[in-house]
Amino acid sequence: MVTQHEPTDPQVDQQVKKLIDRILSAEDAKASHTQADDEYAKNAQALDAGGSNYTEFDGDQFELAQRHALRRVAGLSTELEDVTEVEYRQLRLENVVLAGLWTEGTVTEAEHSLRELAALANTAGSTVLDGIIQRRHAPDPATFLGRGKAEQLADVVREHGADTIIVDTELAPSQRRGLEDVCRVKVIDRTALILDIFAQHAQSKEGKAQVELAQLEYLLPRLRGWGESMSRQAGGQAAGGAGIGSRGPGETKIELDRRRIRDRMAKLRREIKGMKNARETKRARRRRNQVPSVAIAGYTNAGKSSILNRLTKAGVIVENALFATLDPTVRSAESIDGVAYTLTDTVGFVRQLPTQLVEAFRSTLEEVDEADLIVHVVDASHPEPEAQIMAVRQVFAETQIADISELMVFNKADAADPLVLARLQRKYPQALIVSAASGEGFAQLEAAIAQRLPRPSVHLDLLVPYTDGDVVHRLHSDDTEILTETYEPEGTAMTVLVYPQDKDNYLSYVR
Ligand SMILES: Nc1nc2c(ncn2[C@@H]2O[C@H](COP(=O)(O)OP(=O)(O)OP(=O)(O)O)[C@@H](O)[C@H]2O)c(=O)[nH]1
Ligand SMILES: [Mg+2]
Repeated sequence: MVTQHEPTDPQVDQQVKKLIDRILSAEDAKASHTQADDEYAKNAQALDAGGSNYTEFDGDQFELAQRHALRRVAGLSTELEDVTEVEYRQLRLENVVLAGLWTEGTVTEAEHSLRELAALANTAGSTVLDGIIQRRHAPDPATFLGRGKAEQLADVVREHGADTIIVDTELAPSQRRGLEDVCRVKVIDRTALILDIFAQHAQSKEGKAQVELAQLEYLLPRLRGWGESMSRQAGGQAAGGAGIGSRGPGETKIELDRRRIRDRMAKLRREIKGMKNARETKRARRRRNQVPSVAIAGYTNAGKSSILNRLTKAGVIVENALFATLDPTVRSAESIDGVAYTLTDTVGFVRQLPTQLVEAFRSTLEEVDEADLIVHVVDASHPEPEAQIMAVRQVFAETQIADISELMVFNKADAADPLVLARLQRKYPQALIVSAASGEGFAQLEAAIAQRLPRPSVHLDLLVPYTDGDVVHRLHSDDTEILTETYEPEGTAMTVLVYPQDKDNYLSYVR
């Protein structure tokens, strides 16, 4: 009883073929506007130029034969010499072929998903050689792609001499093994890829610890799998020997590694908790000082850091890469009417964020959580800005962030299609259109921020004796608005607006 998932409809097949052609066609990609697309096209072009030209030279044959062998994931062996190193980081993704399933939605959505995967792969430092999408109702439980398509994928991998397949989803350990068995190269899933990017980019101690924890969490249930592929490889030479005897020590080894990993995870958790407290204290200090805060949030690569830089002239890293920013950065800024506030740059959002990373992400969300205003940056030059808005809003909805006032900003107006801009403007009439590149729309953006910053709202009528000059001095700070100030025989008479939290400091001077 064989269940046939793959639709046999030749039209669908044709459509998929066309889609793949389109993804790989240089012409098409040249016309597209994102740089990631260009990158992808470049790789595809390189592929067209000679990806499958093998020479008669014998040496190549040997190399080819080697390539056909299943490569072990460097650093993923169960023999972790030192788990503190998280060798998983050293995963070298070089020449990769992408594979995705088109299970729902339109063909364009499936295509964009694969393009995003290509951009992620580029960010991780690999060269994308090819991409394959299969139309299928559900992933194959054994090999992710259907058996037939998996074999086709193996051919593609062989033709290009790719060393890695990246799959556009999170694979079950058994699926990864199944696909590796068919294709004979290492298979990475989207989760591992994103974890790798985070590991490469994390800067702060807390960020690094969180990513390491996430990697170990990902690794732990997969340890057995790696152990098995290793013994399977050893089986080539020691075929007969891989019996009862060789099994015991292997199992013990895995158990041992598991325990070491668990210990390491516990240690990391303790450390992170400590660092969290430190961050908490810092934030509490900011809160006490009553500086209004604005958080810049949005999909990865939307231009959040560029906007922060333009607003504050801070030199925050801007890169055409996904997840250039991994640690929330706080800068001080001043509104056009002189109210001091803090501006926080945050980690970009991405669809299907690996669950292991949600905790790491939470530190960013905490910063957003406490903000008085969220500037939600959207890349208007992206092919699907609405989908990105939805992905971000979904995260907002799942947290308390939903209640915070949100200022939607469409960035990259210089590069966006005017028709798309018009459509977005119609759908989001309150939103602003800006360009961090040209500065267009920034006057309006600064005005909108100033207008939405919380203001001191408690009206006080004070008489401060001349002996308490420091109080007058304090009232002249950024946190207070002074309406009138006159000098009377008993002291300075002031009518002021203060933040509610500051009121108690001045109650003894109220007349
Ligand atoms: N054409 C154009 N490009 C822009 C604009 N703003 C940003 N970019 C580019 O978009 C890319 C991403 O910018 P970043 O500011 O790093 O984006 P981000 O949202 O901070 O990205 P992550 O931190 O990676 O999530 C960079 O290549 C920028 O140069 C803009 O207004 N117009
Ligand atoms: Mg950034």
